[in-house]
Amino acid sequence: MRLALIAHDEKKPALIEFAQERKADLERFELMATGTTGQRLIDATGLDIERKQSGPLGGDMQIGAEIADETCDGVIFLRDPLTAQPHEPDISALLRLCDVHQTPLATNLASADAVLDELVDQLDGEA
Ligand SMILES: O=C(CO)COP(=O)(O)O
Repeated sequence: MRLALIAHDEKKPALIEFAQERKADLERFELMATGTTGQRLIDATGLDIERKQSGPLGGDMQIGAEIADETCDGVIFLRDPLTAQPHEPDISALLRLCDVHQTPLATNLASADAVLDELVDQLDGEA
């Protein structure tokens, strides 16, 4: 099962803390991330993560393409709701594709735990 992890700059520390706390669960997934998020997570946790381009350079679009291909089973995307992003159209497109393809999506820490719990349950059901 493939899971995407993304965070805007202000939210990267929270995503790193989340990944540290939930490392044992996250290790069970094939992980992908936008470029800077991925590198920060790798440095902080040692998780094996496929890095796409940085978000502003097309990383959201690359993850969106995986969602469209249905090769991405869930997205945890800690967005910064208080800072304008130059690539807002890419972000909207990614979120829209999650809705089109019924891909579980968490955009804050509270729902990140819920989405990860559900995907772990699915993995356990498959095992
Ligand atoms: O901008 C992002 C998502 O929209 C995240 O990109 P980075 O992980 O490269 O910072």
